[in-house]
Amino acid sequence: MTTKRNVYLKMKPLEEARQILFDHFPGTGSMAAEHVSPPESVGRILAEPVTAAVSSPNFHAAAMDGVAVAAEATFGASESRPKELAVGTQARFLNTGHVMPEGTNAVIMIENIQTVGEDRIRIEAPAFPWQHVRKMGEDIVATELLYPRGHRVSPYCVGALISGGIYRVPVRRKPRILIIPTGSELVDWRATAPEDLKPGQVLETNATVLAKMIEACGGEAVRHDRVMDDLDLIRQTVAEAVAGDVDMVMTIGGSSAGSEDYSLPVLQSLGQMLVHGVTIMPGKPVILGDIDGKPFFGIPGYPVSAIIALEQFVQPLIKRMLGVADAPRRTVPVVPTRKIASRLGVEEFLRVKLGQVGDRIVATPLPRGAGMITSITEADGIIRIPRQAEGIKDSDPVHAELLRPLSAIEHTIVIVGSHDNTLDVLADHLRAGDGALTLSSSHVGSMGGLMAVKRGVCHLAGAHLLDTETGEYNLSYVKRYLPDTPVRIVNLVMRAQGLIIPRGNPKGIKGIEDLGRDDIVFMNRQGGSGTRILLDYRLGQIGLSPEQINGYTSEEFTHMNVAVAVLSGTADAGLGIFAAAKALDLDFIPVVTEQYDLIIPEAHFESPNIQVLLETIATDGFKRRVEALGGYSTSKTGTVVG
Ligand SMILES: Nc1nc2c(c(=O)[nH]1)N[C@H]1C(S)=C(S)[C@@H](COP(=O)(O)OP(=O)(O)OC[C@H]3O[C@@H](n4cnc5c(N)ncnc54)[C@H](O)[C@@H]3O)O[C@H]1N2
Ligand code: MOO
Repeated sequence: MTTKRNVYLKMKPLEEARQILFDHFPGTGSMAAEHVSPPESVGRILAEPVTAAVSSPNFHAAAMDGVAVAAEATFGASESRPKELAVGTQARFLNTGHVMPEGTNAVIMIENIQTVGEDRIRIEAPAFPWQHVRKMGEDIVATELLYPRGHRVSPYCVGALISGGIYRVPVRRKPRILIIPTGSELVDWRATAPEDLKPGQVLETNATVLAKMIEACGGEAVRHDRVMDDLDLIRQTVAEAVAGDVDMVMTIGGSSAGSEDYSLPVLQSLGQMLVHGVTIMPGKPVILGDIDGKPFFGIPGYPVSAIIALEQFVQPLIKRMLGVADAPRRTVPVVPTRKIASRLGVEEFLRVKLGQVGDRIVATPLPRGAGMITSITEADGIIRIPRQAEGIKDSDPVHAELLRPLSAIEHTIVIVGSHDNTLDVLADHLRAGDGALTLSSSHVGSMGGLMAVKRGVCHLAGAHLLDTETGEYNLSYVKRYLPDTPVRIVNLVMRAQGLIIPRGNPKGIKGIEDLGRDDIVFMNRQGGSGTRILLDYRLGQIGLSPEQINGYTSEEFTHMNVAVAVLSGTADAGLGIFAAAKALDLDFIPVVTEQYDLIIPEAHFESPNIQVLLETIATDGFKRRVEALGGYSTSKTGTVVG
């Protein structure tokens, strides 16, 4: 086994790396034609122009129910001088879609005729030639071009193809791509129950995600079983794959510099390396190569890195082989909710949540870890921070590529501030409601929420800021920090805050006083969070100083993350809400009941989306689900408290 580590010798900027790939494999529209039935052709790309074999309609057809006439025979008819026509010779009854009888060229609708006895009709207006007639070839004329080469067949197109007599549709063969997930830690979800997952094992996800993305852009994906981290095994698998009937081969994982990263040595022993390392993040260690004339990709293992590498290199190459344009995503100008630093020399694909607040679209950055699939599943857009920049300022005008349609973003309510589990219940109710609204919540603590209101980058904030002098919540903070922003304060819930501790309370913690014990490690919340203020208040009351608490300086940003720290053993206790303890089956020692409110700027209060939100929290259904979480009271929910 080799332990030699790879280094990225010459990292390439994205555009250069793409150009190297496309120049090396120029096969634009290179996939041969195959013939499939019209329904099977949906989503496929036409390999040749398609011309109609027959006309549609292929006869003159009545477009209405009524009588067919020769228009000339009706001229002169009027209300004052109606005309009578003989049924069978001058007027023939027929229905919509029937063949127009010989010698007729117009249809008079049934409601516009009167019958006179058995065999005559009366009309009070003339018909003009070809009135209510669908002429032969009106829709499609035999020999006319239905669709040019390179056209993607839509479900609608099937109608035109069949009507035009095209029963065998020439489409480009789909490029076949073999996906080989590598990594001894990977396990197949189909063979592993979630509860049997052992530490160190990772559920294989990338091959399935990438296969679906390949299918979505017109390729065919074949998913290989995962291959262990073994150079010879991976080399043999790739060599066999390349010799088989696939058009491209990709490995996932093992693309970077680890001692068991074998994608590069495999490529070097079997073919030619074109690029190793691209100055993008995520996706940096991507490998592009050629084995026996077939494209080879070493896709990085982190889920978001894998997705970005696929979108930037594999999908565009597939589209080229199919002869379709790689249309860029639509972009919109956005205002970042905060400044974001990034590394000079690397183009970052920053995933963001978007929401229309007033006349601007605001962009809230999501976590940046390439290992977090939720950082892209939660995203509405991507801001590409250029290589030459060290980040973006909150005032910088930037553009975001849209991952969701703008209409969905207009139906998004942006809430910033303290985290509370009832926001998940609210999000679910809002989405299921008639307005199908999305609740986009960013957890930056209560003070962060007030600041977001002040800067006009959210529709509302969630806060539970205790005034340690009056015992009141939020009111005094709003007065002090939002003197120029009129707001309304609406209660969302009353909730229990307390110590989240391991199940069974192994260290026998009784209350806040015990946080000063030497054998107890605490997990704190970030400064500015309501929970932190509450903790500091209680510590002051009992005369315990922060220095006496192990872990006072370790911070998490949500109640759930504090609970995770306790569950994982990182901490023995953390202050948080009951719902977070219950969700992870931990124990809980109540400390205080506090008020969690929504701070809503007047400017948004009357907006339809906020009104729907307020109606939603007032429903019994919402309140019942919140109470069921435990640790909550909805006695004041929906009440305007300030
Ligand atoms: N010393 C350095 N270490 C790393 C560098 C570097 O420059 N120097 N680059 C980092 C970057 S950036 C990335 S991205 C990752 C990707 O590296 P690999 O392609 O070698 O990926 P692995 O180490 O095999 O896996 C990373 C991670 O992803 C999980 N994984 C892998 N395959 C799958 C799959 N099919 N489904 C789900 N999850 C998968 C794997 O278990 C690991 O947790 O390297 C950094 N390191
Ligand atoms: O490509 Mo890595 O994704 O920069 O984390």
